Amino acid sequence: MATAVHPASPLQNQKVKRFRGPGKKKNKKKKVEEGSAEHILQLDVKRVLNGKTCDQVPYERFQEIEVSIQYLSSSGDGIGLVNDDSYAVVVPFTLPGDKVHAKLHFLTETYALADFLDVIEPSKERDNSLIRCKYFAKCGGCQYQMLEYSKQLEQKRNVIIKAFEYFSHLQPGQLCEIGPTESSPMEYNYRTKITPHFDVPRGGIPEGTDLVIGFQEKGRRRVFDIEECSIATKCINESMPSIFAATQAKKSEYKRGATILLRDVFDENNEHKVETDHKAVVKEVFGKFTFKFPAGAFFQNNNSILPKFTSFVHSQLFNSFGDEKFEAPKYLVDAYCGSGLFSITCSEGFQSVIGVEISSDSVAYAKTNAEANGIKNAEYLVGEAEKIFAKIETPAAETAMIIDPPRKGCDTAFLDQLLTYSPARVVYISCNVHTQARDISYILNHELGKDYKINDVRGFDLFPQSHHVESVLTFTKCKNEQASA
Ligand SMILES: C[S@@+](CC[C@H](N)C(=O)[O-])C[C@H]1O[C@@H](n2cnc3c(N)ncnc32)[C@H](O)[C@@H]1O
Repeated sequence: MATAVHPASPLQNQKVKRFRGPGKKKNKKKKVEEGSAEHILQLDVKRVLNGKTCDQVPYERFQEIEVSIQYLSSSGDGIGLVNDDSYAVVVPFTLPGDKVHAKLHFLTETYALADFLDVIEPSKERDNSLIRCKYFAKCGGCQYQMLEYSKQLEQKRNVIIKAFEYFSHLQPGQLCEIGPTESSPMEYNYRTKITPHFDVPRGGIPEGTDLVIGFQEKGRRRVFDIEECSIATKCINESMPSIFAATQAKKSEYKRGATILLRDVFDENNEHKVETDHKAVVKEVFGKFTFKFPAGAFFQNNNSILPKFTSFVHSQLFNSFGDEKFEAPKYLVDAYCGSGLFSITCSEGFQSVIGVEISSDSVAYAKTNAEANGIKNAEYLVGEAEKIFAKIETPAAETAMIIDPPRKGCDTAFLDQLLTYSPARVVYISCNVHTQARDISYILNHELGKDYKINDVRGFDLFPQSHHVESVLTFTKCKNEQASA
């Protein structure tokens, strides 16, 4: 199916000009995907330049400069303004208040990307003693380790605020205050799935050399070796040496690079073990719930926050938000249901639950997971999310909906049908707050969506130490007089 176009998008088909420095190849133009990291960085740069421009790019590629960092981008990189505040320099692993050495490696008309070299004067927010990973600033992930955890949560709230500024065209009063970001019980060793990889040069691995197994180096196309990962679970770290050794033992068999799956799961005695076979059926347990799914399939990767996260979503479905006329919904629809995480953990209190999911494998697991968790009122169907509307028989005024799409958000076919059906309450969960903000803007600014009101928006920190944030947004169809009040 063709990707639907969102009229609300502020930067569709934006092109970026690359400057490789004088005398180099002619500038290439590249289409920037909406909501991508590059797109968000362009919006961040535009925001901090505040209308200022420069006639000429003030630096050359590979130049080393000193720069004072003033802002933090939504992807967690520091931004400093130079050339009379008319040009931005983006330096990873830095914080506002840091003065650093940086080496420029990619220049555009408005900003340069730089490698972080060293700190000249540290920000008062920087506490390097907090850094636990020995690959910090080499690995591309976990760039907030030098920032105290409560400040990481504040920064994630700022990312949500900016996402609504960039992507939603809401009138004052249409958006509520963004709530505090909910913390993860585990700040390290929480991640239940990692996927290190290796490359194989043409012609295979040379005699006497080993595979380099690990993660991609920040700003480079090469992989570096890892012996541990500070955010991965203890069990994954304990298993890593033997799993990597087994891969090295058959290195001559690899004709091309590959990714290794390490997923921390529960065995039949509910002890942790690591699964590497994508197709193996694995078990995840939290609170009173048990889920089974293929090890390579999507499942939320931070087990420690799942009880808090799923019970929050459940409570949002029934929250009156102080409205005395609010009537609790009786029916639940879970669009993009995966292997049933929300339809199962949130089923209590509903007469019936229906889930839809594009992957037939996931639907098969959602059905068995519902049964295994004693859920008798759930049914599931395979198909694109909009297919659910032809199947729903429950009255819209008594139906609540959970939406949890992939990073690209919902397409307009789905949003249009949601607007036509018009459920009483929607909880929209997203790992990309930018596409979430765009979608909610589409709904609230649509003729059929004018009676919806946003009740609550807040982040959940499923990814401590990294810039990522999961956003949960609740909106409700109000009686006319309430919506317009
Ligand atoms: C972010 S995951 C959420 C899954 C589930 N809610 C969970 O938390 O485990 C998004 C899910 O949407 C499914 N999906 C992607 N595009 C879809 C579409 N057009 N219609 C229905 N499901 C889709 C994916 O297969 C994936 O399972």
